[in-house]
Order: sequence, then C-alpha cells, then structure tokens
Amino acid sequence: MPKVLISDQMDPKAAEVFRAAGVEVDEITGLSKDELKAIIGQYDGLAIRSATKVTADVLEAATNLKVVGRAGIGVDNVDIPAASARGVVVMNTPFGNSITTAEHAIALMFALARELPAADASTQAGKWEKNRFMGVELTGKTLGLIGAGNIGSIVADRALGLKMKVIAYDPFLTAERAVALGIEKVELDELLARADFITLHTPLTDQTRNILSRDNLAKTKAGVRIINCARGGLIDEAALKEQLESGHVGGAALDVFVEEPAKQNPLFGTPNLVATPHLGASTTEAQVNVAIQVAEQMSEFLTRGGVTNALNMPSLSAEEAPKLKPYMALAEKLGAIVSQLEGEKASAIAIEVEGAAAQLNQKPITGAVLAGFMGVYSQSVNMVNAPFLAKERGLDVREVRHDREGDYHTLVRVTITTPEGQKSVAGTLFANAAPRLVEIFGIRVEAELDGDMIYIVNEDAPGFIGRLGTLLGESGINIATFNLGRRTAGGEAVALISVDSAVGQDAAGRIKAIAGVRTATPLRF
Ligand SMILES: NC(=O)C1=CN([C@@H]2O[C@H](COP(=O)(O)OP(=O)(O)OC[C@H]3O[C@@H](n4cnc5c(N)ncnc54)[C@H](O)[C@@H]3O)[C@@H](O)[C@H]2O)C=CC1
Ligand SMILES: O=C(O)C(=O)COP(=O)(O)O
Repeated sequence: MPKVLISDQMDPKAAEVFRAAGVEVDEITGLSKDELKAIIGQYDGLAIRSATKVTADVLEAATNLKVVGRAGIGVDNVDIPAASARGVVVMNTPFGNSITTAEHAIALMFALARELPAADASTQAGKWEKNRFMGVELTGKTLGLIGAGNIGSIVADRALGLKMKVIAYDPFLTAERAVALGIEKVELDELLARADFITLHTPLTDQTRNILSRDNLAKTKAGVRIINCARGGLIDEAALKEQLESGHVGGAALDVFVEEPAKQNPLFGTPNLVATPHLGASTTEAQVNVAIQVAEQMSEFLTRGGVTNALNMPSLSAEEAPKLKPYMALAEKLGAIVSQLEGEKASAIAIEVEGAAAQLNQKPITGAVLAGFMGVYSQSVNMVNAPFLAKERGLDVREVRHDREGDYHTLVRVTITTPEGQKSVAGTLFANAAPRLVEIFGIRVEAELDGDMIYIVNEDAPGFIGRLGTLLGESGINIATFNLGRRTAGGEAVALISVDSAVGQDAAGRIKAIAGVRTATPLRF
C-alpha cells in the first residue's frame, strides 16, 4: 500500500481521501529539515503547503518518493529541477484557492483605501479619531495588475464590479484575452505611471523577482497603494519601506514576505503598512478544495498512474493511462534497444507515431522512449527524469505524428541520428496489446523484446543457424525464441534471439568468431 506524509497543516479531508483510495497516511506538521530528512525515506508521496521546504537534500533522503503534491498554487518551496532529476513528480492544485486569494487582495485593497486596520486599532484604544482617517473611493480609480493569470483575472473581474478601471502588465496576456476580461493591456512603465492601486499576481521567477524594484517603485504615481498577495521577493522590501516613509507610496498591504514566517520584517511598524501572515488561501472553502484535490491527484498517481496538474511531466488522465500503458511498454523497449545497440553515437532522437498511436497523447510515449533510452546509462530513470537526463546528455528530441496508417494499424518508430546517418527501429502492438519489434535498422523482423537476448548481424549463408545453435548449447545457453530477418537473400541478415540466461561477453566473443558474423551484442530488457 503506498504511503504518504502530510507535512503541513491541511484540511482533514485530505487524509480521508487518501485512506478511501487505499493510501496510508501520516500527518506530522512542524518538522525541522533534519527531522523531515530522517523520515522521508519511508514515503511514496509528500503532501505539502508552503511551509515545508522540499530542497535538494530533502529529496536526496527521499529514496522512495514518487510524488510531491502541493495543496495550493505556488511551488517555489519545491526544488523542481532536483525533483525532476530524481524522477519525482511535482503537482499542484492550480485553481482550488484562486477565488479566495483574489478576495484577499480585494480585502487588502479596501483595507488600504479606508485604513481599516489602523482605524480599528485606534477606535478600540478609545481614541475616536474621526478626523484622522480620511479614505479614498475606489470607484473610478485605476487598478494595475502585474500578472493577469488565474488570480489576477478574478481580481480584475471583482474590481470591474467596483467600477474601477483595470490595466494589466503581463507579457503572456493576449490582446483577445484582455478584451474578454474587459481590461487594458499595458507595458510595465505605463502601469507604474498610471495605477492608483497596484496588485501583484505573478509567480516568483528570475524574471519577476524584484519586479517592484527601487527604480520601478520610483516610477509609480505619487500616493500609489500596493497590494501583494503573490510572493515575497516581488517587491524590494527595503525600497518599499523608504517610499512608505517618504509618503510617495501611500500604503502597502502585504500578505507575503521575502522571509517567511515573517516575525521580524524591517517593514513592520512602517506607516501605512498592512500585514497578514500569508493568509491568501486561508478560507475554509479553499482549504477543503485544495486538500481534496491534492489527495485525489496524488492517490490517482500512486494507485493508477494518472497524472494531473504535474509541473514536471505531461498530464495523463486515469482514462488515458490504461490505453497508453501497452504503448509505453513498447516505447520503453524501443528506446532501450536503440540505446543498447547504437545509443552512444546518438546526437538526436525522433519519436514518430503512426496509425492508432497517432490518436493518443504522444508526450507519455516520448517520455517512455526516453526512459528506455536513458535507462541504459543510469539507474532509477523514469518518465519524469528521462527528458531532463536526455537534455543533460545533449540529445535533441523530436516528436512526429503521422495520421496515415502504414502496414501496421499502429506504429511507434524511434530514429536516432549518428555520425553514420539515421538509424531506426519500429514496433507495433498485436491485438492482445503485446509489444512487438517489427523493424530494426531497415530490416523487417518480428520479435518480442523481453529478458535476456542477443542481437546478431551476419551474412545470410547456409549453415549459420546450426553453428550458432551448437555454440550456444556448448555455452549452456538455452534458446527461448529465435527471430530472423534479412535485407536481401544472401545479403545482410539479423537474428534476435531470446535466451534463458544472460549471454556474457565470452559467449558473445565466440559468436562473433563464427564465419560471416559481423556483430553479436547481448541485450537485456
Ligand atoms: N498569498 C497566498 O496565499 C497565495 C498566493 N498565490 C500566489 O499567487 C500567484 C499567482 O497565482 P495564479 O494567478 O494562480 O498564477 P497563474 O500562473 O495563473 O498566473 C500568473 C500570471 O503571471 C504572469 N507572468 C509571468 N511572468 C510574468 C512577468 N515577468 N511579468 C508579468 N506577468 C508575468 C503569467 O503570464 C500569468 O498570467 C502565485 O505566485 C501564487 O503562488 C496563490 C495562492 C495563494
Ligand atoms: O497556493 C499558494 O501559492 C499559496 O501561497 C498558499 O499558501 P499556503 O497553502 O496557505 O501556505
């Protein structure tokens, strides 16, 4: 039974969903990094929010880990390249808390407009400072969105309802989408110059880090109010403090900080600062949504192989998974044979699908070919880390889809580019979904790729099979199946022989010594 650790505070529904799916769960929150490293080796899955830091060394200790599930959106607390390199799928729940977070941004905008936190504190302190608090109206004001994705677009919708004018800077926002949202797409400098309120809704990346830098803060309209419910690190906190103190920035409401938990942030105590402790996603509704969703996604992956909302591998629905399974077995074997025979020389690999295979999601087939190909070089390769390892090895990967049907109702072809030219192998699925190699380097064969095998290239001449059989018998190697193919009568022939025990280099050497044999390569699948 797969076992999952929930290491951050999560709605109890998550554990219920895991158990109902037949997944064992432990819930242990507040672990230090060393404590997490000490126990993570037992788990197949790790369910987190933003507190657990899934760093490269945590992943190194996670020897059984197959999936990290983020009950929420941001995955900047997960080292995704390290997870990919170790073959660990990382998934999130991209929509479950977006309305809630958008509502928090709107709440903070109101808090700034009417100085609600300060007015509340003053009133409860018995001061009744009616003349101290003079707010601004939102109607007719310009709201500048930096990032107009899921959350940003919900914020836009709510702000339009408040009769604000909404402008957005988001390089990936299309003109059509901006029109559909009823907002104006602008460049960053224009947004900085025009916005009365700025709200941030981008992930934290190398491009967005410090997007409200000292320079950019200086370009904002005097009195601008800034809201950040996305990630600390998007704003230069020291520069913001100065701008709040000078009054150029009229107010800032921050839910997120460069360092969290933020117990001693230099901004604390600055005038017109409103702070909440990363509460964007903290509503009952959102937490139930993300808890159920992450547990369903992780359970589906661990028990049925379905992949949803993964950040480092293509999606594969639980419905597609059984259809693709035999193709992935075929693809992995094709990748493995081409790699064992000619992989060292390959600079590029093309994966072509034809006939029925062309109707399927090709990404998992490509992933399986690469897993078979790279699996020859290193252990613990799977579909998650294979593309990453292939890229590291400098292998160019290309996918081709042919709608035509050739001689086979379905075909997967793997072609590598070597200094001697292109070389390809192809396979099909028989009616019972059994994978079969049907072509090897231009020669038609029909072979099952399984267990120990030997691949021989020889000159097609009488007596060869007898001599080979005798030699294998003398070496104590029992033949299970024998598959032959040849380019032309009397020309180059190939034999793919399944054997009951591994063919060592010694036996391979003796086979090579048989007259007419060009190569003899032991294979394993
Ligand atoms: N405070 C909290 O508790 C929560 C915070 N978040 C955070 O909110 C942020 C946004 O989440 P979503 O809207 O779901 O993400 P999303 O991926 O749907 O949208 C992000 C948008 O940012 C845009 N973007 C990317 N690079 C950009 C750049 N250099 N300049 C401008 N725009 C850029 C993208 O094109 C995209 O439209 C994330 O950082 C997420 O972690 C999400 C949920 C809760
Ligand atoms: O979903 C996100 O990106 C969030 O920032 C929410 O974080 P949390 O799950 O509340 O720790």
